[in-house]
Amino acid sequence: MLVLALTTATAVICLLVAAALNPRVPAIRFWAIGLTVVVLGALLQSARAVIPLWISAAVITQGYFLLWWGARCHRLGHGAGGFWQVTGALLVCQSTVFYFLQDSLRFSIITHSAIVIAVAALMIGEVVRVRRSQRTLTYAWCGIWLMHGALYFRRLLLYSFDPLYASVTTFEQGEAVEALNYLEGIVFIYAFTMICIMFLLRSLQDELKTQAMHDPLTLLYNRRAFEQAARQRLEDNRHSGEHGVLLLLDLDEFKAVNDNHGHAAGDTVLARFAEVLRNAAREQDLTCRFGGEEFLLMLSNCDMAQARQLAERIREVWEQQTIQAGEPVITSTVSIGFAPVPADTMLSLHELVERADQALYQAKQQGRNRCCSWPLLEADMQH
Ligand SMILES: Nc1nc2c(ncn2[C@@H]2O[C@H](COP(=O)(O)OP(=O)(O)OP(=O)(O)O)[C@@H](O)[C@H]2O)c(=O)[nH]1
Repeated sequence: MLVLALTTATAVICLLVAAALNPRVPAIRFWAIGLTVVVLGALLQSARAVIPLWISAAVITQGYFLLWWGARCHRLGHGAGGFWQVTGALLVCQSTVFYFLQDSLRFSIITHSAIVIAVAALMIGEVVRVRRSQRTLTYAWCGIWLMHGALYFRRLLLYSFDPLYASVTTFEQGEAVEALNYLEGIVFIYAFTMICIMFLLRSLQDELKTQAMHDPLTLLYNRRAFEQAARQRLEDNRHSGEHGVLLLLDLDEFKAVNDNHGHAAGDTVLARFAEVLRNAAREQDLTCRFGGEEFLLMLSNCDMAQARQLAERIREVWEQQTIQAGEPVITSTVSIGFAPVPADTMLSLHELVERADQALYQAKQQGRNRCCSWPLLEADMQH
């Protein structure tokens, strides 16, 4: 018991400190609070002479719920909505159930065990669905929850069918034969805390990586990340034989937007354009803020006719946008130059961008708010 108490206290302190140091990671907060609530429930349970068992059972179950909510946040990568509604409903339901079951200690234990088994299944279900999870950590997580669920399943079976347990009337009678559960409790809490902290480190690492790869204003790839991804794409296209198209997009007279409406309004315009670009791109396309008010879009598996259609669509959608960033509303236009990226091209990314830039220059020369391709078409020249 003493070892279990010490392990639990250390685990709770570790998780609470980790949660306090990382307030932007909701999962660790729920895990820390959840484990604290479970421990609080266990303490209430040990004071059962004065505190009814149905209260401690409800508190422990609520703690498990918080642990599950943490796993949910971990899967989503951010906080999950509806927390207070679910908490309230659950608190009322479980308090009612345990209150009516308090006359039967055996059924309270069976119900509690069934809840823990369900939570174990939910915990596993959440983490195996994390898209960018680390395999070793996922296996470890599933392992400890399987072990925990299995122990409670054993407990559920014992109290349901074993005459020795079926006849218990006081908690002490059952407790005396639950040494295995205490032992597992020590291993479980220790391993659970370690894995939670490793998940936390992992998500911080992912956040740093995302920050290093993306432009903070538009959340598109920054130049460095784009160049890396685009070079890989050129390599892939060479093997798969897929053709692509590179678009260079530049907002027109953007300096005037800044001069007339202020730099903050200019930022809003850039962020909105990035949204338009993101909506136009497919999942396999690469979008990037190339610098200032210049953007790149690398289309995969696409010919020049399709690229022109897409470029025209982006241009038209953007032209019709009205951006509310103070008074009056802002409208803007974009010029687009695009160049083919043949599967067998021996050109470097830099040279391909150069071609798209020549087409963009042509679009600017022609009066802006238009799309031009490389090599320059007669139609573009006459516009
Ligand atoms: N608000 C804001 N402005 C930026 C940012 N980065 C670059 N700019 C501004 O973008 C403007 C680009 O101006 P220019 O290169 O002269 O181009 P332009 O006015 O768009 O003219 P054309 O490209 O010829 O149509 C400059 O005034 C920069 O200060 C940014 O992150 N936020």
